[in-house]
Amino acid sequence: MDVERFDAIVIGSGQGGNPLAAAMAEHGWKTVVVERRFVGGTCVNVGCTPTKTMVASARVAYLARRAADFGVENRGVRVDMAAVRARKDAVVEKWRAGSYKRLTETKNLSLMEGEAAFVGSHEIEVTLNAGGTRRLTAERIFIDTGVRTAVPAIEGIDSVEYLNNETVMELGAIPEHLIVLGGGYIALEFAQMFRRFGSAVTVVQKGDRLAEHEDEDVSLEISQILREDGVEVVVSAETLRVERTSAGVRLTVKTMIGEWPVEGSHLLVAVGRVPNTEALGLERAGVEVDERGFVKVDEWLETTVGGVYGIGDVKGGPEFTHISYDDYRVLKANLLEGKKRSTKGRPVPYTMFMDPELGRIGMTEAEARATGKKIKVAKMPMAWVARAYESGETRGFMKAVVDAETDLILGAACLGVNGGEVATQIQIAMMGGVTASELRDGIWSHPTFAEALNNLFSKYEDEE
Ligand SMILES: Cc1cc2nc3c(=O)[nH]c(=O)nc-3n(C[C@H](O)[C@H](O)[C@H](O)COP(=O)(O)OP(=O)(O)OC[C@H]3O[C@@H](n4cnc5c(N)ncnc54)[C@H](O)[C@@H]3O)c2cc1C
Ligand SMILES: NC(=O)c1ccc[n+]([C@@H]2O[C@H](COP(=O)([O-])OP(=O)(O)OC[C@H]3O[C@@H](n4cnc5c(N)ncnc54)[C@H](O)[C@@H]3O)[C@@H](O)[C@H]2O)c1
Repeated sequence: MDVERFDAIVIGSGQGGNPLAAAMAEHGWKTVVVERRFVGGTCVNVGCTPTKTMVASARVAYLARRAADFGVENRGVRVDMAAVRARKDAVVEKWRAGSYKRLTETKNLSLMEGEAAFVGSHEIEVTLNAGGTRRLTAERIFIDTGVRTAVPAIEGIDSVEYLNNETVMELGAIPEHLIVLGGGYIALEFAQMFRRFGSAVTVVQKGDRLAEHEDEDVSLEISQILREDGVEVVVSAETLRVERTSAGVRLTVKTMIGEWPVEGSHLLVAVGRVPNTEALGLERAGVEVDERGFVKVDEWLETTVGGVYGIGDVKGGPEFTHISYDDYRVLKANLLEGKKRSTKGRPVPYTMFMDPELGRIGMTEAEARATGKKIKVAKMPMAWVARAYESGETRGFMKAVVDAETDLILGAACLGVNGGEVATQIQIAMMGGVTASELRDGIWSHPTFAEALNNLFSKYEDEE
């Protein structure tokens, strides 16, 4: 079979791979992106873009139901799931078309639609979606194949038609009672969204609290908010069995009080993600994976094979679009600009888009305490934020951890309306070495949510 030669091959049209491919092509390298499904990858097609579009619909339903709180008359709210989906599809299509245009219209760049597998360290075979195969070789190959829903080994799980992050967004009607297995980002964003669309929702979380990587006070506030919204939250729940019933699905869960059934019409599985590495034939290339199948890379993103790199979620670690995008910047700097940029020590901000959202940067209080540093903790309820009060949205709190010796901010959690934006402002202060006292004394326009930073840093938890 003829082997076609490229300067660079990108496998998977993910969040880092697409801009990297374009940059390499613009640099004059003959580059190909191989994608087996949708260009734009998870984020654009079945992740960030569609979920945040649907979260926006859910928030409108929530506010519409609260119309009277604002002195506005509203004679009933009905969610039209078909219209919600159509809106979501239109937004996704717009982003996907943008990715497609860039991949197909950039000079030196081509898109090959099919599934790639290694046949040697620098050679791959593509099984084309349209039929047939092609062999490609390049000095540099980038693996950007992402992750997918992990299915837990629970008795009977395959006997029901469980939903995942993709299929739950394609439902034709609002589920009567959605059971959500898991207590992380995907579980919580969808749980609240479907509750607002009108479903009864039960979250069944194995860990002893929701969002278990956060500080305990953050987890408890999240549970409180979801419960207020009418979501049933069950924690420390081991699911022993899943069965099909005439009404849908039954889980047998074991908690402190014993074994009991949780019944619903639909089941969403959101218990973490597994890497898309099986189809890649990595063993034929000599690319090593860890015990969970994630591609092993060094701090410059190179795998165990020289010239073969891992980008984004497939290499494990924080699974966020902005991290995959930063992987692109690291590779661009090192391969095209003669620099030596590492992934070590980079900040990992993130926002969980339940409502109100949780914006996070840097260390949690627990992580900061574990360093042994002398720290101060600033915490303030959203009810003290003038703008939040005026907007009638006072749920949540802001919290920051400060180095008691240097006054530098080590981390923050902003669980409140616009929490992601306020956490980003704190991140910018951290990047610039701006101290907590400088934020306290800064002049911020009134009444913005960010103005709360004056008050947040005015008083610490252990101060009189
Ligand atoms: C429901 C949901 C909501 C999310 N929300 C957010 C959010 O709000 N903010 C955020 O930062 N992150 C969010 N994420 C995470 C974010 O989507 C991912 O971190 C991001 O998409 C990772 O990009 P990536 O570069 O790893 O590749 P991906 O975007 O995962 O793309 C990988 C691509 O590789 C293709 N592929 C796989 N194997 C092969 C093969 N053998 N041959 C050819 N092609 C292949 C796949 O079809 C896919 O298109 C969310 C994820 C989910 C599931
Ligand atoms: N807003 C965002 O940035 C965003 C949104 C969605 C997803 N993501 C990314 O996608 C990743 C995956 O999200 P996720 O929610 O699937 O995973 P996750 O790792 O965030 O959470 C998984 C949860 O499932 C629980 N769990 C594990 N096994 C279980 C079982 N058998 N029964 C019940 N619960 C169980 C865990 O205790 C944990 O709370 C996230 O880590 C994040 O990086 C980001």
